[in-house]
Amino acid sequence: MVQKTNTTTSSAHFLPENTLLLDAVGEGIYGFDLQGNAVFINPAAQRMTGWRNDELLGKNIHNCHHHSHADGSPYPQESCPIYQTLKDGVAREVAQDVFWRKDGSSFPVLYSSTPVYQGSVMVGVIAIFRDISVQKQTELSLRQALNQVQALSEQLAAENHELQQALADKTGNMGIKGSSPVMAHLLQQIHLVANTNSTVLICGESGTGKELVARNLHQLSRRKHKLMVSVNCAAFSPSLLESELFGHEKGAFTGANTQRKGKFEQADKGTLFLDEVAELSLEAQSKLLRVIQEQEFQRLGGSSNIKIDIRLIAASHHNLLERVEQGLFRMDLYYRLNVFPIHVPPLRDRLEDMPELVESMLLNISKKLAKKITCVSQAGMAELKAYHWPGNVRELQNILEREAILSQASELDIHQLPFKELSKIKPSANRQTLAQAQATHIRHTLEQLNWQISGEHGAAKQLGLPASTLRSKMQKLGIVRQDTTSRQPNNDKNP
Ligand SMILES: Nc1ncnc2c1ncn2[C@@H]1O[C@H](COP(=O)(O)OP(=O)(O)OP(=O)(O)O)[C@@H](O)[C@H]1O
Repeated sequence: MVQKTNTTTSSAHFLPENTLLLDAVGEGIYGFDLQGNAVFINPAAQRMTGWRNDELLGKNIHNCHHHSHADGSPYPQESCPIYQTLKDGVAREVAQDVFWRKDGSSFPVLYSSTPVYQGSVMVGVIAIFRDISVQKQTELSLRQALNQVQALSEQLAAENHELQQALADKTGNMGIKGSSPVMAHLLQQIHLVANTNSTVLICGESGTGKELVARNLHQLSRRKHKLMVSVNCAAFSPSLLESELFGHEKGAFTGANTQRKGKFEQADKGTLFLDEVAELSLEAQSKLLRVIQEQEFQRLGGSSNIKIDIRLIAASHHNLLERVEQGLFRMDLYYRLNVFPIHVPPLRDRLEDMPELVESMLLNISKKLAKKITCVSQAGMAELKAYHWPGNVRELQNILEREAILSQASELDIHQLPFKELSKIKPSANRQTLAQAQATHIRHTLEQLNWQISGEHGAAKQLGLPASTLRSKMQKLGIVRQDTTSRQPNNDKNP
């Protein structure tokens, strides 16, 4: 905005005769003539910069108060907004800049440069500036506080989960029940490996207690005072999972409004539990492998390496070796995870644990429902022992709770076992589907890599298989390249 004034003084002919007002204001004021020499400096400006009037008046002062940017890089006069106003008569306001004091220190300023006119003739420029150190400091503290609040809220959320689990422990929910030989062996393995840093791979059908085993491993380890952070790999799409595991920097992708720590960072010094690890995409598997090997990673959109110290526990209800053979899981990752394998047996293989499990569960269920249910009838127990338990211990819990809700007596009868029919389905019923899935996946990978099998960019490497295994798999699954007749045979292409 252009300001016009008709007044002059002896030193600065465009300033008002009475400069008392300018002397009294809290903002610093510089007046410049058309040559860019300082013709007026008020006391506030002298206080802020430490330069005295007699040192600056009549001189070009850019090199005194405006010689460098905040980062120390040179600030040529031609790009200075005040001097640009002198040239083009356009008023400017600048919010991100610094002025330099005589003692070599600097302070953040908010300033404006305004041309001054006498009639229609421009006669100089007035620069008005304010030291905004306090504002900047407040802004910085606020931003730091916000970051802290965010980090704390993430930590609290994770700790809340841990506390809930610990509470469940106290009420007996989380203790491993069962004294059958297979369970005794399982407990022995847990005690053997818990206090090491070795990676543990827990396999077993759904609902057998894999997460419970993982919690016990953590609780019995030296890391028990730190977090055990769980990630269900099946619950996220591949791209979301990466951000979940590795975190992201602000602006890494649309919607990433703040920096966020991933599960790896949250689990630092503690335990990271990767549940349903077989569900990781091949890409995520490669990244995970790299983190396990290097014990460091980068947040999405970040460039600095973050070092971590975690104990890794992975779990899957799939036979991971079978997944490797199907080309769905990287063999090298499998060996990295399978340092100490623990197999959690299905409930039907340890039916002798049934009374102990039932007793402990009824205790919890009674508390939860505020009922007094002490045991299961003899006939009920016989029913429970005769059932196939496709859903394992989780299913037992659910059935007991449902029966307890329906029961009025202290002794529980078992009236209906759901999924009884399902239990007769042989686990091999889906084999054909798996083979198809395997074939589709291998074909897709080959097509993506132009049917190159071996070498750095070959499908075998991507699938985590030796090239010879991939070739025999392709033969077994009848995977052939459709357009081979029109091409020259290539040893490294489809045989
Ligand atoms: N031996 C056991 N003693 C007492 N409770 C058990 C036992 N095994 C499992 N449970 C209980 O059964 C439920 C299911 O266990 P958990 O979630 O650990 O199974 P999971 O194998 O991880 O299941 P999924 O593969 O579906 O994730 C939990 O409430 C757990 O506390």
